[in-house]
Amino acid sequence: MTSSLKNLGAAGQAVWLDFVDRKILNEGGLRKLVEEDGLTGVTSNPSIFEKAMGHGDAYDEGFRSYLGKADASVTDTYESQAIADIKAAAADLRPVYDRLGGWDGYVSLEVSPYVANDTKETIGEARRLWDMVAEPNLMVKVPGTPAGIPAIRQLIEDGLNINVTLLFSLAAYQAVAEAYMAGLEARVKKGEAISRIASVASFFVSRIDAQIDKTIDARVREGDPESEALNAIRGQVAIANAKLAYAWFQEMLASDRWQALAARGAMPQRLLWASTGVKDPAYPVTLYIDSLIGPDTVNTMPPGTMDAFRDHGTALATLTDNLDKALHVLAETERLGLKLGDVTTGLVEAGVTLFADAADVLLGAVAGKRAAFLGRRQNGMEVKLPAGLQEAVDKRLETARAEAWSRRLWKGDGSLWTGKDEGKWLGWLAAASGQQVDSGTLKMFGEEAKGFKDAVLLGMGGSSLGPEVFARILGSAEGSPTLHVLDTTDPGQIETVAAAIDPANTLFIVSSKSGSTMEPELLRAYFYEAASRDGSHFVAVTDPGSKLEQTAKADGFAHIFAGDPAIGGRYSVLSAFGMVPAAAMGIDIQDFYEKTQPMVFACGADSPPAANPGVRLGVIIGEAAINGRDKLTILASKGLEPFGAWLEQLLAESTGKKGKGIIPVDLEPAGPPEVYGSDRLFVHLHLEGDAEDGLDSKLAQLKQAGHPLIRITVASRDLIGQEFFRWEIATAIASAIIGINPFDQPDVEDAKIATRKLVDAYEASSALEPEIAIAEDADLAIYTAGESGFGSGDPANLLRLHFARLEPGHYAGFLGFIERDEANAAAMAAMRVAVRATKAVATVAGFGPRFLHSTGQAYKGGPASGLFLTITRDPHPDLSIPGRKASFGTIQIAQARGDMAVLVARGRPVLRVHIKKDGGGIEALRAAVIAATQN
Ligand SMILES: O=P(O)(O)OC[C@H]1O[C@](O)(CO)[C@@H](O)[C@@H]1O
Repeated sequence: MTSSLKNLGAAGQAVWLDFVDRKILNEGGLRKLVEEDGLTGVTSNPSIFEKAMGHGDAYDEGFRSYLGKADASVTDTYESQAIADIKAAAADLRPVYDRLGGWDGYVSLEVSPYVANDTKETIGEARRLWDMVAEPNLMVKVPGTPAGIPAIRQLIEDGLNINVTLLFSLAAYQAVAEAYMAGLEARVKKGEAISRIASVASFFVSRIDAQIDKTIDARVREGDPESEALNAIRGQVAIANAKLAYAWFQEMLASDRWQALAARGAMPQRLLWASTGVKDPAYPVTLYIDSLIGPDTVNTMPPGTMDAFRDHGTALATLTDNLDKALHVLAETERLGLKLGDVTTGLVEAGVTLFADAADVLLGAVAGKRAAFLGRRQNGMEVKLPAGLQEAVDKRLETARAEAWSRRLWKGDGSLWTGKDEGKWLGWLAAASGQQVDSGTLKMFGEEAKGFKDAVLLGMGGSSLGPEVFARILGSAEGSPTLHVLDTTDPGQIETVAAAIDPANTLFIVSSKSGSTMEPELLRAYFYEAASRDGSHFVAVTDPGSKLEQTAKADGFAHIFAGDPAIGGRYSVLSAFGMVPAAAMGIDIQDFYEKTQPMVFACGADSPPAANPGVRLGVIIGEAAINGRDKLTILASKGLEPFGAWLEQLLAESTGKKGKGIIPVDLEPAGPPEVYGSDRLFVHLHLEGDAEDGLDSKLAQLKQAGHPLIRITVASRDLIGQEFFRWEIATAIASAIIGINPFDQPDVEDAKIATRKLVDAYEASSALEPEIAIAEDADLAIYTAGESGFGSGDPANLLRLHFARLEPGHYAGFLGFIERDEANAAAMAAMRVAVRATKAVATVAGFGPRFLHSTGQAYKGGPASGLFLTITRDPHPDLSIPGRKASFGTIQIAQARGDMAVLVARGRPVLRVHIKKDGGGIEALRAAVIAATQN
């Protein structure tokens, strides 16, 4: 007996399958349908691929072998398998295509639903898929949205086969038919063939009834006086709508315009009935097949509908029957106020959203598979959050998905933040794949650098913290110079580096984006003299047109490497600002970028928020911050410890403004759960192979006590680039949640102005403005700016009163304008532990002036919960600066005073403790602070 499905073919209707997956292809199911049921086509869409790839393990082997060769984006990973399926289906249908001379035998692949409202992108996507599949019996599926129509016209002109999807209304269908004809006519005009261009217009059926029936049922339930009339058209509107579309199709075929094209061999754009599975179980399964049978049409059926029709369908030509009835149904629809026009418009929008939702689920699942198959090539992240925070994070992730945050971030959509100029500051996205530098040039530079024993980088903040991570986490290659980083005005620290190098055998890298930052400028002047004014030992990294560029040219620097003005300093590590010093250290830049790419891909525009390691992290830290957990506490294993200083700047300077933001807590020794308040979010950075050092058991206790904990694992040091990028994305996303612009630093400038005033006064008068200590003993003198509110007293008492102001949720900051060396760092850590132990607040520490260009922004502009102790001392020995009266030591003191003045002006409690030259030094201060916190 002939299959009922085959009988449809005899009635002029092509049977297509609205489904594809690897199983049906591998097991010959599709070939069987072709042979036994006369199947002549296949359609796919994002939901179909989601069902195929998003669940189970049928594609695992494909993913594994694809990713085994090289890393790839989430989309490329998905497409590697989808294209393989489409090609396989095209091969199964090729005999049909050949037999029917191109009339049928097509497989449809849909363009990304994300571009459905963008004509240009739709055209680009369609061409890309067409080229990738490279089979003559491919149909590219393009949504018939208002933006899709011009794309369809263009693509037909280009000679692609197009399946226009998501058509619900006669008007939209007519516009599509018009676009098809116009596309063919454009080809004719150019003398190009039109006889092998195929197109179908996919008219959606069941979704219309589902929508209209819902309204009918609601009105009937409410006792609408027209209930009878409403019920009479229930389940009939979609078919009536389709029948009228077909009637118009027939008229169109008879038109002179079409006949002229037909005479040149054009194939009609067949109407394809899609969405033919019934949604209301009360209807016969084959309702939308039985009623829509007629010549020059296609019905694409889900497998269940196809089985049912094979089983008991009757292939009777019904499409042109009862046209009067169809007109009546539509007239009634209008009379009863069911607003078919609004329904169909809404269905197009909902259709795009539904496919985008399906694509999100699909790409999310592929991203998960991709990460699993990359294994240790991509840094890991585990998260344990308390229930309330977890709920907030999940909710936000869903919003971020629905609002397309991943894609909007990469597109530079400023409305993700404050709608200002944020979109202009995203050069770091491209820089992460090496697009800002020329790795060949850097390789040559790395070779040149081998001629030096040491390299000294002179920079601040974004220009120094990244290079320091390279120096301390990766270290120099054999034969390449050792990199020293100087981001200070501290004479002791400068002297330490100066003593460790021989200027004649040293490469100096002067690095400043703006090219006008004071510290690198002073350091350049100092070392230029020390290097006997030999510019050939110097290179500059700076943005084009800066003052530093001019100086570098005038002084004959060996190289000037340009930055990208679309990248802010703290996001610049994967651009020239990180890569030039890295190259000098002998790091293979090409290889470094390759090792960074897995994270760049994982954080891509096509990686939905929940599966996107950067966006997800950003959502967690952003949600934590707005829910009171704004002290992001970094606990790193030894090998990753130097990363924290870079991360501090990124987080604090990006988010800490307008009274909001995240306060990063770095290098605070880990403690037992009870010393931490409920304002913490812990981030554990773990380098595989690092000694455990008791950290793991402390972390386990924190987890046990219900503290939120994010654990990031890095398999090897050379994967550190991934963390730069992950955190840049995370910071940008957290900023969107906090509601600030992550790319400005409005409060940094004030401290600079205050410092400049003091220094200028010094240059004029050879003295800093005098100040009077409010308390003093043999070791320490205490100063304030403005009114301290304490009166005077002895230092011990003032320190006690100062710290007594700390309350839960506050943080205490130790701002040391002293040499950044081990002894001072240890003393600061001890003071932090003492304050934390007794006050249960978070503690931060920074060395000045370095922190001024980093966390200083958040201390001034961020949450008003900081209390500070500024630490200064008489510099001895001091260092003079060529061409200036003020020495480095004087400038450093001026910076401390300027910073304190601004902090005080912002209402932050600050005391400045000056360590006296002949007293007990930092140890005396340490003892005084510990004592002050005890009582
Ligand atoms: O690279 P530059 O322009 O010298 O800036 C250094 C640092 O100073 C700051 O502008 C703050 O003063 C940071 O944002 C920046 O990273």
